[in-house]
Amino acid sequence: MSQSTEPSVTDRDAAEAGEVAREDAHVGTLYARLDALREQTAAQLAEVRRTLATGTHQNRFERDAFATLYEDRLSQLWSVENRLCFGRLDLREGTQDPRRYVGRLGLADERGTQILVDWRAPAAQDFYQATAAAPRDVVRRRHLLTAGRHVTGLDDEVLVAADGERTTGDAALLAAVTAPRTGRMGDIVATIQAEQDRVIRASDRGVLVVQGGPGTGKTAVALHRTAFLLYTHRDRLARSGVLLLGPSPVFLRYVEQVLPALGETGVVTQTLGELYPGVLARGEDSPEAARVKGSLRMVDVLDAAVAARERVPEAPLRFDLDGTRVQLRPEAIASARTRARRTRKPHNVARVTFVREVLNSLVNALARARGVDLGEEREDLVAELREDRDVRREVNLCWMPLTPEKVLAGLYADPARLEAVAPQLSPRDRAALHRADATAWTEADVPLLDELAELLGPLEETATAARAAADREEQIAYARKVLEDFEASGVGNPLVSPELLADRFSGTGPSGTVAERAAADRTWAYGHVVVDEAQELSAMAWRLVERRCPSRSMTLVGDVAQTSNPAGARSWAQALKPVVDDRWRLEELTVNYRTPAKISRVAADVLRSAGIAANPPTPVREGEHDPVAVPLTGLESVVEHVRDRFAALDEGRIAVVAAEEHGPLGSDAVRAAVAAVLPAGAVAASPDDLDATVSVLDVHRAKGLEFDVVVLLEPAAVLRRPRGANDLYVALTRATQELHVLHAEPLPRGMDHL
Ligand SMILES: Nc1ncnc2c1ncn2[C@@H]1O[C@H](COP(=O)(O)OP(=O)(O)OP(=O)(O)O)[C@@H](O)[C@H]1O
Repeated sequence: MSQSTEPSVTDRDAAEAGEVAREDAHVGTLYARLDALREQTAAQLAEVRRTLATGTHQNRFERDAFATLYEDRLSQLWSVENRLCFGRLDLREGTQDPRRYVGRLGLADERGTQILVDWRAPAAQDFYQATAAAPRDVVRRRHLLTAGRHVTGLDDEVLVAADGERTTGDAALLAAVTAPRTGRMGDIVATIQAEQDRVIRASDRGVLVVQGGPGTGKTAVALHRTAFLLYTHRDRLARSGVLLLGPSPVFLRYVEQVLPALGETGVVTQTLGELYPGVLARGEDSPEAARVKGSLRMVDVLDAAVAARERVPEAPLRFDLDGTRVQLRPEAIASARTRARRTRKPHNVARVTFVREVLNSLVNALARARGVDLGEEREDLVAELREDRDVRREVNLCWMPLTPEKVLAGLYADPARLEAVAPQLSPRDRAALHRADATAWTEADVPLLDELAELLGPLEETATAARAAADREEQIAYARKVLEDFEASGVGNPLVSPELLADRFSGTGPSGTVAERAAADRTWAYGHVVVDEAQELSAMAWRLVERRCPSRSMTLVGDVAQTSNPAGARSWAQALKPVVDDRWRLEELTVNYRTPAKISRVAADVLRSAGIAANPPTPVREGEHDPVAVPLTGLESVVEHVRDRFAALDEGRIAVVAAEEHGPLGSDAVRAAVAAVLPAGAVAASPDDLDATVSVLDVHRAKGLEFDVVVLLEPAAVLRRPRGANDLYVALTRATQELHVLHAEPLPRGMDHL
């Protein structure tokens, strides 16, 4: 009889308990080191603050600089409290540092020995990249499961199996993807998968497009890539800033905790509607209007709209200057306009040339009429002309200083004016642009306002602004020198830029951080731009994004099978052609971590039935619950169904997704009806509230979000929307556990077997 050499279950349990205890002790020392660093930094900060009040101007500046370093370091040390260390990497013997602990930041002990590797550092890369097929130098990858500061369990993947060891893994990933949702996105540092890691660590040069179906982690990857780039190119990006462009304010709130949890706070996160400082785009466009406004044809329309504001009158202009009559002929005005346009400067800047030329003509006429010597009297005559109200009015009527808002509102409010500058648009397209409240700005207006701002230029560049800019340059130069001195003495903090320091120095900080200044400045050039749901950007929006990032260092993540904007992308090649031609590279994410296979099969069938060519991603798990179809017999049946789901829910969140916001089965009506029967606070009062258990949303607002249970109302109505198949695909891929479809109409093709 052969004797089994396998260790018994009890032996294995005891061994694992011993390992957990050892890891717990080790993680304890990491936290102890973290605490010590916090104390040390807090003491240094207190000391600097104590001495800040005294000394010379320069002394105070230098100490203020130190305070900034310590404050930033301290907030970083506090941001990593949760799951400080989540993994261990065992490398082949003979490798340098064969045992590496991986966590949210790098730590060294008192002797300077590295005890924790930042997940973004090259030394941590194998933690994410090694696979059983290509183990690199990795023998074992260990995930530490933690609660508070304690290790509660282990998940080992043995990549090069020694005798008797099993090759397991995936438990940490499966635990993460099946966990109940909280309404806020969490980070995935502990379980980033190899294909995601490649994207996160890809070079920042040029345009990287990340195409991936629903749930493939595009948003997660976009956020982790942002943190990675800031870590790797800290010097450059701390100065120029990173812009993360998201599809809606609610989406930005959904993801807002991820970057701070990764120790990054200086990223500008905005929606397209916020990208034109001073305008808040709250209005909604019809699909028709969105399509017209997003089209490249608007470039010529706006150009013509500005040109039409540079007028030559048909008859001569006549002026009476203190009894002297002079006239200005249309030819003279036309010639002034030609000269002004030849400068190729924006309208408001070229106006200076126009006014000078017109005044030249008038001054000649005036000198002739009065019989005075131009050489001697010129200055007085020009001053007289400039002060004359009639002259000022007529010159303004020919070439008015303009704002983008004024020009665009003028086009929307006045069909005749629009027709004059946009003969290439069909009457139907022009009608779609008309609106009663011309300044109820929408998201699709923002790229147009921005385009006009380029065509018009600033209203006036004042001498004070120029002086302020010069002062600031001087302060920044000085701050840079101070930081260099610090670095030379080993106290450098890459989080602090000379600009930030200069702001603190001049008393404008913290409102003057790079992020805040960038967000307020329309002409800011970001060092890197990350766009999530990039498929939704129109051609006009792409022009705006390109202007914000002249270096074209961009990461664009999205899914062309989910496009709902009528002016959005059908393919990446078509969308990017006018922006960067074919100078972009593509990475694809292929695994769906959100939606179980039982549900994603339905979504894939819908897509296929609609003839949309796309490769739906492969679900990482089968799931437990088959999707169900239930008859819908009016609002009451919806309420009843949601009440049942709510009663059955242990943890997590429910979304009710309607085709539209308004109407008898729209999200507004359903929200009110459901809130009336569920306990107070259980139903989100608005689509923007992410914290309640039940959210009622129209399909447009559900984009990018996810919920444990999704109750989808009347899919046939979703399908009727413009790009309805894409919208239905989005709605069907929001659930992490259960999908319930309520319908009165026949189910769309692809769902009919439910
Ligand atoms: N490597 C991972 N480990 C754990 N969870 C992950 C991982 N990758 C993705 N997830 C989870 O999968 C879910 C979907 O991720 P995410 O929202 O980033 O997908 P997406 O591609 O942006 O989806 P969509 O296109 O539908 O908006 C999230 O809950 C995310 O945390």
